Amino acid sequence: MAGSGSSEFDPELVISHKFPESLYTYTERDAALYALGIGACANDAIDDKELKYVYHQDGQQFIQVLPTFAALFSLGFTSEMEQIPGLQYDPRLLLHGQQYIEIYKPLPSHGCILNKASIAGLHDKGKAAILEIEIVSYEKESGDPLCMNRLAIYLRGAGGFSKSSQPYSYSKSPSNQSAFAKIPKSQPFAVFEECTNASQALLYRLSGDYNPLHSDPTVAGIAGFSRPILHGLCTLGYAVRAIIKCICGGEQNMIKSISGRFLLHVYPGETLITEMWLAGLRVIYQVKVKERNRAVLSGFVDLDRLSSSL
Ligand SMILES: CCCCCCC[C@@H](O)CC(=O)SCCNC(=O)CCNC(=O)[C@H](O)C(C)(C)COP(=O)(O)OP(=O)(O)OC[C@H]1O[C@@H](n2cnc3c(N)ncnc32)[C@H](O)[C@@H]1OP(=O)(O)O
Repeated sequence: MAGSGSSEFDPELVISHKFPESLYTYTERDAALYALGIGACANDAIDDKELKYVYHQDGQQFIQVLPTFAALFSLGFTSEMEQIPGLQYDPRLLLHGQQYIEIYKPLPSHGCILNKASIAGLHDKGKAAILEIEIVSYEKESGDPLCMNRLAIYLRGAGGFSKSSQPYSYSKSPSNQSAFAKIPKSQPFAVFEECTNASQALLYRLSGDYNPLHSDPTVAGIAGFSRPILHGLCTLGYAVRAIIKCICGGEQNMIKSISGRFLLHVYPGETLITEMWLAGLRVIYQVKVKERNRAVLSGFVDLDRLSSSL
């Protein structure tokens, strides 16, 4: 069990926790490695909409950064979670539940980022606890806000801590940022199919999420899976890349916010089908695994304008 202090789950202690500010530094190499990790250029090494994420003829400082790269700024908090007083959970049973990202400014090709994090929610679901963490990231030098991440972490086996008959639920998030998106009954506006590689999680983990659930067969077995599973943020990266390709005409900076709920695990090597519906400036999307015909991720992406190519 992870958690410090007493061995009792204490929700009030959890939500009053204050994280220290932290720095996250990245280079063009990290941005390019991340792009490869979420499948950019995997099928076409000279893809005219994606080569810019990994190479620029005038030098690496000119490469473009995918908006979902912003999610990596939150990864350092995995180890911080183990220090939260009053939080009791088994790290091997942790799953990524949801991710919400707001982008305030295009991400630079390299940077030093100052992260300010807080507990944004805590819910007792009986069989599980859901912990929400919000991280606002600033460019250290200018002080400009760059992005915000809010993640929901699903802690299997950690629920049942409520002291009253009402299940404990605390949230400071506005409800319009919920990852829930009603999937339209109509035909999708666009569909994009892509195969992940059998070694996808082994490549993606080099972007900083070294959770052994994605690489170690024994750990994956303890967590209830037949083999290591793909990182949720890798699947999200595939989905948003599909939206940039099919709806944004390859222009990644049209994306203002991204929301996603992980519905089911993905095994590396499976084929992802991203279905997209346009509703004004909102793209509602759903990702299915072709081999099992199961929805694994759904959510929405808000754009600041529509592409002239539509
Ligand atoms: C600090 C930095 C941390 C970094 C974190 C990232 C670390 C990574 O290394 C870890 C990963 O990437 S794990 C891989 C990605 N995630 C997954 O594969 C999970 C997929 N989802 C599932 O398996 C199930 O939905 C499952 C198991 C999540 C839920 O299924 P069920 O148990 O069947 O739940 P259900 O009975 O349907 O619902 C119970 C209550 O929980 C809410 N809920 C369900 N799914 C949720 C989800 N994905 N996110 C948030 N909340 C969720 C339901 O709404 C329900 O609540 P209520 O009863 O109030 O409606």
